[in-house]
Amino acid sequence: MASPATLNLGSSIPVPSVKEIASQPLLAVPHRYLRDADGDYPTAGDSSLQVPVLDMARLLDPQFHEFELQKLHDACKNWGIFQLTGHEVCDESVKSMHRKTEEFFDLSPEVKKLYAQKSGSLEGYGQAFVISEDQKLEWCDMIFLKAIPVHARKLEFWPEQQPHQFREALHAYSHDMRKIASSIIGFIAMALGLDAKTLSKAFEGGSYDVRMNCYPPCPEPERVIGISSHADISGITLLTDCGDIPGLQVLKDGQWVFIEPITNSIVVNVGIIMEVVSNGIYKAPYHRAAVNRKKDRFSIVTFCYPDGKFEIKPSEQLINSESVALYKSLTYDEYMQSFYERTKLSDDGIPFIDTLKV
Ligand SMILES: O=C(O)CCC(=O)C(=O)O
Ligand SMILES: [Fe+2]
Repeated sequence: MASPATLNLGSSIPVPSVKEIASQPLLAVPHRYLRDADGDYPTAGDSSLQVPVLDMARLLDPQFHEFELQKLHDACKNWGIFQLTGHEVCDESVKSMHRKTEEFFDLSPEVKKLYAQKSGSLEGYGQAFVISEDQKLEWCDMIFLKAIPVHARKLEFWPEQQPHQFREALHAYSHDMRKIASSIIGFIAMALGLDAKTLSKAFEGGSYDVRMNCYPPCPEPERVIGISSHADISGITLLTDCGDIPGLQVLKDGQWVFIEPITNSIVVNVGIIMEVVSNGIYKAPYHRAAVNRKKDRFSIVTFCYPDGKFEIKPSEQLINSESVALYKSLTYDEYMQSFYERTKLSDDGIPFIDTLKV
């Protein structure tokens, strides 16, 4: 069977760069971006709700550990997303990756196209999952790169001379994200009553895919969407905002809530793999990105996966006579294949998580 690194994970039809569209004087937003008809456009969020904030330093401190772990459990159960402060990731490595991301999207269209997605691969510069010429488009340019394991890298898609030292920055950044992911996964395991070491190890040896997003300003932000509502298929996802412009929204009890960027924090969200492992106790939340009228917003999203031997199934420790397994057991490859097979088809309206139910 193909290793996770060599699986063909879908492809995307090339579409115009949103940054190029937005750089011209725009009288109206092109039709393919307007969301008025399908309702997937950013209505005002509920400002009274606030995404939980967790402090890594307190999770590590014996004095506060129990309290913070309970907070983590509640956050994963009730929200599926939280902001993480007090982590030990080097501020300089994150800032450097933020600079390189902005510099990349600021390059000329000709240079960026050197790294454009190719047929049969999702990696590279472009947009994800455009499968038909009349599909609605997202107000977002992105570059998607597999960063860890190192042997899975397709360097042809990695910007080389410009931005200067982009590759070094992404190498350091992805390793920092791996460190945080395996540590936070250990705490998530503890909060669920599972073996922290086993899960941490699975993520230490796992895959890390990085997606850098650029959301250019839009003259009619309320009629477009940066990224449509979705749940991530990862184990967990780590997002850093390159500035202080809000854009990420999460669906909480039927309301879209903005996540206000906190300097030096990392947004952590539960992915579908951990929803399955937790047997549905934790939820992979629906989220999306709104865009704004004034400024480019940039985000860096790291999708964290366990190693290829990890079985994607409800943890046996959570199954007993009162709590039956809600999801099937799949190998890592079967799980990835079943997701990417679905992206090639037109949307049947069935959430991916529902296809995994027993
Ligand atoms: O940029 C954001 O705020 C959201 C990005 C996201 O959800 C994704 O890339 O999966
Ligand atoms: Fe996402």
